[in-house]
Amino acid sequence: MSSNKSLKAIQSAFSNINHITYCSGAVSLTETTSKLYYTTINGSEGKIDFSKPTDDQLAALAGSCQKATFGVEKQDVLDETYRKAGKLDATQFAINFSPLTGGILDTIRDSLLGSQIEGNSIEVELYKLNVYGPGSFFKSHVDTPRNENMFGSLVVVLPTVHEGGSLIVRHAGNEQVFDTALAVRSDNIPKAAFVAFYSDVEHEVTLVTSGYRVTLTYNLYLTKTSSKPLKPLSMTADYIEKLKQSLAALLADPNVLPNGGLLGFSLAHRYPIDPKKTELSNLIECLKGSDADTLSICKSLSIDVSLKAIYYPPKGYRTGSCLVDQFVDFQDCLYEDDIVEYLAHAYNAKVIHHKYIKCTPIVWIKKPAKSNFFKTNYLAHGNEPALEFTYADVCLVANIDSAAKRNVK
Ligand SMILES: O=C(O)CCC(=O)C(=O)O
Ligand SMILES: [Fe+2]
Repeated sequence: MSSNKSLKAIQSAFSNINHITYCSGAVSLTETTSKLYYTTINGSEGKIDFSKPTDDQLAALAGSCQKATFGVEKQDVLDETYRKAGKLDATQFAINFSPLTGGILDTIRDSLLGSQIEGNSIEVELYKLNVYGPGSFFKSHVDTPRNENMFGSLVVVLPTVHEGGSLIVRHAGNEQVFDTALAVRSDNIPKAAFVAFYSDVEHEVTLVTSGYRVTLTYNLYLTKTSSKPLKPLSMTADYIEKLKQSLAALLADPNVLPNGGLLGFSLAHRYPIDPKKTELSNLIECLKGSDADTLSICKSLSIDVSLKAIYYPPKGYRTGSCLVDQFVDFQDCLYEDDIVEYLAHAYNAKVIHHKYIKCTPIVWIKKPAKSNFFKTNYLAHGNEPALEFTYADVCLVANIDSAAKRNVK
């Protein structure tokens, strides 16, 4: 390709980048997050439950609002031909809803921040509550940045029955219309809709033709985390490097797990585990401190690592232990006596200790310390049915290839 052609190609590639400038979604409200408390016009306390707001309650909220202004060159201007809406400042209301609800902040981080988040964190500032009654609107504008760290705005539309009031966002010739009235419509669980966009995105609220549209607005800031970047969590970078090197050296030794096997790391922290509800695969996202560091050290060496439940049979039964990818509900355990045998068959458990079953070799880098020990009951089928307990712990387990596959001799 000539250099001219390759320049054209790269220019075209750059002009075709699909810039993401906003993200949106809906989240369910709960009994806790749906209640708003506010100061009424006469100074008393008002309350609305957004799981079932009545027209009278919404009219009272609208009646307690001041007229919303907007910024023109550092001045707050009231002009109802440009913006017609009511507002409450953040000091005049309280709501348990937060952008952490339903992972809104995670969506913003993933969609709008990407690599900038390294060493930074998102700060969210509740800014205003706005009520758009019939005849209200907000013409096209960009939000006034509060400081240089502000990267965007978040609008949350609370569930009320209304028509109109769509939010239109425009950027670089692209336009997207969010029918937020439709997004909050729900027959059962009340839903709030959200739209977050970069500060340079022009947006407007179309005319509300009936009902009350109630929104919370937030300013989004990117702030340098004062201490070290989020990772590593518990150790110095030098120490992490040392661990990495020693782990690599271990695996470079052909005598270590020559035919492949497992490396085990018991957890340093406790985690809230309900074996009936907790998904082991989700728990990996919540690892704290050195547990998270251990995970990232393994990953950086391309070691396949995951959390496993390690099950031990009850005392007095055959000894043994095995590793399972999930927490087990022993409802249909039909095996007599031997939990390990049952788990190997029914859950494809890796047996690591047993008198009769072939075991997968495991090298414990940190021995099981019962840091997340719990017990689960099951109905044992012995001579007489009896309620027994099996014991379990959680640990990080890495799959290690054979020495030949690791290319070490
Ligand atoms: O309510 C909305 O959807 C957007 C409101 C808005 O743009 C603002 O308050 O600056
Ligand atoms: Fe705005």
